[in-house]
Formats: sequence, structure tokens, C-alpha cells
Amino acid sequence: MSKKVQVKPKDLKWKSVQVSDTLDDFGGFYGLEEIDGVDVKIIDGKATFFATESKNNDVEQEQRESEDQELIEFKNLDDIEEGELSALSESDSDDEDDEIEDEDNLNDDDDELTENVFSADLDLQDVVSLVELPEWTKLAKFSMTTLQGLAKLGFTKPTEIQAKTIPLGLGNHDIMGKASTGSGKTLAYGIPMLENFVKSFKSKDNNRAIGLIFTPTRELAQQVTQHLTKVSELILKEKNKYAILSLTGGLSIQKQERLLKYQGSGKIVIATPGRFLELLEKNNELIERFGKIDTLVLDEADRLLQDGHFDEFEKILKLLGNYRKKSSKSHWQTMIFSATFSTDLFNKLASNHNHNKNKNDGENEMETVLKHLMTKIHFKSKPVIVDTNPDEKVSSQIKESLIECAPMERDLYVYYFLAMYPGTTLVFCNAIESVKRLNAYLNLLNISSFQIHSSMTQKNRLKNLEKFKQQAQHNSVLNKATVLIASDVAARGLDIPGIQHVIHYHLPRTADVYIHRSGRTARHKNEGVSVMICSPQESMSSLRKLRKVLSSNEAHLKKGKFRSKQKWQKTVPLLPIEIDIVSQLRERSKIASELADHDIASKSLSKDDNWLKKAAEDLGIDADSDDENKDTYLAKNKTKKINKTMAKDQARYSKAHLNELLSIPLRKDMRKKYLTGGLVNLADNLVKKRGHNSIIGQEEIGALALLKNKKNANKRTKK
Ligand SMILES: Nc1ncnc2c1ncn2[C@@H]1O[C@H](COP(=O)(O)OP(=O)(O)OP(=O)(O)O)[C@@H](O)[C@H]1O
Repeated sequence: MSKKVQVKPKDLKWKSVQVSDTLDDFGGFYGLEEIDGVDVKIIDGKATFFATESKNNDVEQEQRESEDQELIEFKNLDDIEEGELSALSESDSDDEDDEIEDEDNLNDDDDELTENVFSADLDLQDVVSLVELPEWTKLAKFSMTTLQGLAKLGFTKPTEIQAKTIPLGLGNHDIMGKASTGSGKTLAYGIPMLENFVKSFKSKDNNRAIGLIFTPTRELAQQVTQHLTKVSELILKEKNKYAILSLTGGLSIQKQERLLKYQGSGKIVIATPGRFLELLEKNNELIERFGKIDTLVLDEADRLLQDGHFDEFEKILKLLGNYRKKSSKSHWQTMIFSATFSTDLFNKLASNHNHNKNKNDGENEMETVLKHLMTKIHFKSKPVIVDTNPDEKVSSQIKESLIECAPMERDLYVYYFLAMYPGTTLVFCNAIESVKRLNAYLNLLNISSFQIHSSMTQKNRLKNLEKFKQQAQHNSVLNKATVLIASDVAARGLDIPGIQHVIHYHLPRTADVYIHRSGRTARHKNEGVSVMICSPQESMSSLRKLRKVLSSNEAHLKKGKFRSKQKWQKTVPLLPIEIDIVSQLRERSKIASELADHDIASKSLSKDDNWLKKAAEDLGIDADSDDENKDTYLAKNKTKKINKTMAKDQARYSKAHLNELLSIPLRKDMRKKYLTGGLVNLADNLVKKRGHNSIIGQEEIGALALLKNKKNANKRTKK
């Protein structure tokens, strides 16, 4: 009886197996080999090979001859049943160098196979552990690709909205999903679509488009694309590099048309309606291609169905719907998701329906909204409504607060907040000019600040977002503030990791914008702070309206069980302010504000002059500045800007003065003249590096902890 000895995977003599040359018939296989007379045992989660001794010598002998033809057997992970693991050739660690050396000999195709189909670090241990995601596998049967993606992202269990909607999505139901911001809606609709995508590799029509996802902003489309790509990275190999494709404005349409021509590209498309309509109208073939989709998704649906997106979206639905009818295929599955679905957001939809009349007593808000939606969007059947936050409007993981100040002191209190709580902060302004100005103001105060707004090019928006994320990572170690200042284009859906605070520099115009802005913090299971800065007048008017909408939850009104509406929340807790710190910041803030006004006004004036000169050149006339003065609007506008500028030496002096002030450390309780005097031995704290990073004598406490302590303190005093 010949003895079995352990052999290394690379010493095995694999024989390649002839298979048909079209990928489809591989049933997901990318290359196939077989071997006989070798046993495989799983030891410590790793495949170990045992060959008969005689085989072993031959194996070594022949291995050298067949080395460069080596095609390694890879089984598409989706075909691996639990517990059944084919013998996958894998090098153990001491052969790593040879393995790398071998790879150098592989020709391009083999390179592609080795690198594309199976990442070397995904050894059996990982594959075995992948199926051990019980919280997911008890929900439904998922492909190994999806489980592998979820395991790699560390998503050990589904969020509530995912657990409730994924089985419905896999069951091809139409869905209307509502869940608080940061609760995982992207994968709630993304995973059922990815499962169809994985299955499509076994279907004959491997080029068919599987799904279309529409988002209201380019950034969100980019983010959803990245999110889905990460989950399905295992199957998205060179061959499928463009299978999940983002098609948005702001980037080259020619390139997007070229990418759509690649074999296997655009099986899942994430698009903004404007650009997608432009592509459809330029190329009828795309109408046929995307008319065949299985699933259509509207992310941030309420925003998509207003703000002018709806007209474009309606045209897209008509083009694809007409094709669908002609091809007499059943209608596609439709899933619409948002954190906010409130009837007043759907006025445009309900314009030809007076929704008050059509509203049945006790009908809840979601049903009313859905009724209007169904007049505009053709569903396969009545969508299943999944509402995981019927009561609260703002995620319960967000601590809200308010800073009341004079209208001209907004800058000062933003500066105060950032000085006191140097974390990662997102500041929202209602106007692009305010974004630019605040960005200049904070940079003058040596605070890392970046801006994104809709009048920037797409490339610059994405670049600034990237720079902000990198700087935030760097600064968090140094406990320094990093700020992203944004207009509401950034409010929706952006998932920027680690945002600790959201500041509303201006009060949002509607409740849903407030919810979406605040939802940029407290993502998934994290907590965060949302601070509104408003004047006393605003507190009495727009803030009261905002709070009333946020607190009114009609979900409580059930037919026959009329319960009184929750008393709307009269107050949001005021943020405790250290007046002595504010007083030390006042002069710096004033100089920085003036310099920021000067910067913005000077840039704007020079832009106006250039524009006028260019316009005059184009018209072949002299740029006569008098013309400009004759135009009262231009003249007034110009005067306003000139009044904000200062003479060059004045600007230089102010800057020098500001830098001098910035070199003086802030100190709590200015009254204490001596470091060792008073109740707290400041010197001791300094030596032991206790207390606030940049304010002497100030205790180190974050805004979230401060508000939580305050809330608990209030509870205690009420008892
Ligand atoms: N099952 C999960 N386990 C852990 N984290 C998850 C899970 N699903 C999603 N996440 C993470 O939670 C964060 C929020 O996800 P996502 O952006 O999909 O939320 P959302 O509900 O779409 O938010 P918004 O309403 O702001 O668009 C992301 O960072 C995502 O990676």
C-alpha cells in the first residue's frame, strides 16, 4: 500500500481540462484543472494535499515541465456550497516568493486569471468563515460573492431597514422604504440587485442590464457606486471592471458613451436623471438595453421627485416604459427609498390632486404620498411600505442643540464651536457666497477648511471631498478641527465617515433638508451633534415652524384611535457657551471676517472686470467702465463689493495683527493671572497634558458628551 505524503500545492501536477471557450458555459468557472491520486484534507481551515509517495517524485519531475502552462483551477465562489470546498491551489507562506516569481512567468491571460478571479490572500480560512454570517444567511440565501463582500466590510449583520426590505427585494416586490439617515438604505436596495447581477453570469444574455439606480446628486451617485463595488469586488474583475457604472453630469459624456460599449459594462448603472436622459436621447440602442432592466431604484426619492429632476425622470420612464410595453415584458421591479417622505414635499406631485380631499381619514403619511407617487410612477403592483422610523424624524443618535446670537455674530460662534470642540465638522450654508466666505474666514484663522458647492466643477467637488477626508484623518490624531463647508448639494445621502458635528450656519429652509443635513453625522451606529446657529428673531419664527414639522408625526394618528399629536417640541437645548472664551475670540473673528470679505470681494471684482473685458472683446468694442456705472444694478453691486475691499497695506497690516493675536493661547477664566493660582493648578494640568488641547484651563469634553451630560442633568432636576 503506497504511503501518502503531504505535498505543497505548487508541487502538484495539475492536468488542464478542455472546456468550451465561451465564458457562459463555464457556469462561472474561469479556468479548470484536475488531478487524481491526491487527497485533500482541511486542516486548521486550510486545504492540505496528500499524494502517494511515488506520485510525489513524478509530481516534482513533471511539475518543472508543466510549470509555465500552469492554469490554476478556480471555482467561482458562488458555486461553492457550504462545507464543499474544491482543492484550490494555494501557496503556503514559505513558498510565497516562488509564487510571486511564478506569477512573473505567467503570460497576460494567466496573470488576468490569477489576479482577477481569486485574490491570493483569500485563503480557505476566509472562504470557510464567509458562510459563517448567520445574521445574514438566516435572512435569505446570498451568493458567496455578496457574503465575501459583507465579511470584508465587517458588516456582520443587516441593519433594520436591510433586514426588512432585502427579502422583499429578492422576492421581486415593489418597495417604498423609509428609514432614518445613515441606516443602510443603499445596501437595502443594492443587495437584491447585486444578487441578480451575480446570477446573470449564468444566464445566456450576459450583457443584459440588470438595474438602474437614480440619485439626486453626482456625489451620491459616486458614493453608491463605490459602496456597491466594494460589496461585489470579488466578481468585479478586469472582465467586469465597468459592470457597475456611474453616469452623472460634470464628467465627460463621450467617455461614458465609450464605457457603455465595453463588453459586460453597465449591468448596474447609478445615474443622475439629467445625464442619463441625455445619453438615452443620443442613442436609441440604450433605450432598448435599459428597457430590459429587472429593477429600477430611486434613492432619496423625495428629492428626485421634486426640484426639477422629476421632468427629466418622467421622460426617462416614458422612453423605457414604451420600449417595455412593446417588448411585452412584465414591468420592472421598482424600489424607492428616502429618510423623508412627507406630503408637503410632494406638492408638485399632488398638484393635480388636492391631497387634502383625497386623504382618507387616518390614512398615514406614507400611504398618502404613495398614492400620489402611483399617479406618476408605474409600479408592477402596490409597493410594500417599509417604514422603520415612523415616529422620529431626526435619527435618535443625533444630539441637537442651538446657539442663539446676533445675525452678525454667526462667524464668531462657528469659530467658538470649532475652538472648543476641535473635531470633524460639516457646516451647511444656504448660499454659495456664504460657503466661499466662511471657507476664507476659517483658513485665515488657521483652521483646516474645505468647501463644496454646486458652482464648482464636479472634479473639484470630488477632489475637495477627498482632501477633506484625508485632512480629517490626519487632524483627528492631533485633536485639531477639520471643517467641510457645503451648500445643500452635499446634504443628501453623502456618507462621509467620522463626521462628529453638523453646524447649520443658516437655518435650513425645509424640515427635510434639516433631517438630511443632520443625518451626515451619526452614521450607522455612531452618535453625533447637530447645532443650529440662529438669531433671536429666527428662533421665534422659522425655527418654531421647523420644530413643529419635525415634531408633528401623523403616524400616531391611527384610524379610530385618534391620539393627540405629540406636543411639538418647544425648545432645542441651548449649547452652553463659555463667555470668557468668546470674548477672547471676538477681535480675531472681526479681523478675519473683514479680511475674508476683502478676499471674496477682490476676487469677485477682478472676475467681473475680466468678464466685462472679454465680453467687450467678443463684441469688438472698448470696455468702457462708464457703461457699467450706467447700469444701476451692476453699479450698486460693484459699489457694495468695493466697500468690502481694503487697501493692500491695510490688508497686510490686518493679517499681521491677526497672526499676532492667533499666537496668544486662549485661556479659560482670564481672571486667573497666575498659572498656579486659583482652584485649578493650571501648571500641573499643562505638565500632565490634561485638559483642552488648545485652551489653557479648559476641561477636555466633546460637544456630544457635554449635551448628553446636560440632558441627564436636566432629567435629574426634573425628578
Ligand atoms: N449592515 C451594515 N452593518 C454595518 N454598517 C453598515 C451596514 N450597512 C451599511 N452600513 C454603513 O452605514 C453607513 C450608512 O449607510 P448608507 O449610506 O447606506 O445609509 P443611508 O440610510 O443611505 O443614509 P442616508 O439617508 O444619509 O442616505 C455607511 O457607512 C455604510 O457603510
